[in-house]
Amino acid sequence: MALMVGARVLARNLLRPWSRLPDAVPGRTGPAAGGGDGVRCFGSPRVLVETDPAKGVAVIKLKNPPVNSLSLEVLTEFVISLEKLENDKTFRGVIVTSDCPGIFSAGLDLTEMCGKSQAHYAEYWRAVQELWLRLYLSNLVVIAAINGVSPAGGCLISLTCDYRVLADNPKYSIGLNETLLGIVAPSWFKDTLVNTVGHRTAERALQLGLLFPPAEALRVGIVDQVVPEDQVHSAALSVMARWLAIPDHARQLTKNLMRKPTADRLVKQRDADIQYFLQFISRDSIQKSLRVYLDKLRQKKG
Ligand SMILES: CC/C=C\C/C=C\CCCC/C=C/C(=O)SCCNC(=O)CCNC(=O)[C@H](O)C(C)(C)COP(=O)(O)OP(=O)(O)OC[C@H]1O[C@@H](n2cnc3c(N)ncnc32)[C@H](O)[C@@H]1OP(=O)(O)O
Repeated sequence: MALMVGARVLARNLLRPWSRLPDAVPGRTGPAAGGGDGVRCFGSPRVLVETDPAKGVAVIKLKNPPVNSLSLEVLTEFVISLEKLENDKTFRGVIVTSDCPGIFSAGLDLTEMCGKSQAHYAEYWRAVQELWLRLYLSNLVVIAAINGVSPAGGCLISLTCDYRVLADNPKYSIGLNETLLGIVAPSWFKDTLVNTVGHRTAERALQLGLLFPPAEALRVGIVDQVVPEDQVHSAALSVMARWLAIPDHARQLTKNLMRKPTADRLVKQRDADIQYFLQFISRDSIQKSLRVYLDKLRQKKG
């Protein structure tokens, strides 16, 4: 039942005409992400989309302060924005970045996984799955311009992209640090990392919950390029131009060849994966770990 409610909510959101989204900011024009006139903006307050139709490129900026945590709303709005871009043949590429200074994304929203109902957990996890599937199999060239720290789910978002550019700032570490929270990165998080850095590096990184600073991130291959902070966006645009020089059909079929087997593993057992998540996240010991971790984050200030 819970799963059906979750699916219905997501389906309703996905099918809702864009212009009727409660938070939509349609047709606003703004300064060009890549320079030049004709840039149009749409999206929602938490997921801004700047489009440059002449270049065929869009920029998705996550804006969920203070830390760009991936709440249910962010996940849903992100999927809707992606779908809109995928369905508009004007666009061939998208850059994913952050509008929160110093933070790409703090990952999954811990408050969505702590002290909530089973129905809520199921709805949330289906939304996490949906975003991963959409990003991982996107026909668009997807480039991450990582302009801040990027733990766990934040790292996962960038791992689904075709290429990762990271700003060279020692504070901007990246990795799947779930074990440090006393939780476990699910198998498809693990697969995404293995497909990027190889088995041994992934195993070590996952067990130790490693967060790599830029130079090390580049060395292990969890990012493809490290550039000075003020050049992240221009570097992402240059990389985009190179990837867009390849004929779409050939690149897309090749991407599909590389990624579909991994995605299919989740698609075939989506409901079982949700049930597994429900069992895991509802355990007293896991809820306790999450509460302790959240309390530590909150007390940091005091
Ligand atoms: C099939 C499945 C089977 C098994 C697996 C089952 C289960 C689970 C797997 C789930 C996978 C999980 C993935 C995740 O992404 S978990 C999230 C991991 N994220 C982190 O560890 C990052 C935590 N945050 C930080 O380290 C810092 O906040 C950060 C990002 C470095 C920024 O630091 P700073 O600028 O100093 O900001 P603060 O720490 O003061 O934070 C401000 C404010 O935000 C709150 N907050 C931070 N991170 C999160 C978060 N991820 N979710 C929710 N809220 C967050 C923090 O508590 C502060 O709140 P306050 O109320 O005090 O303002």
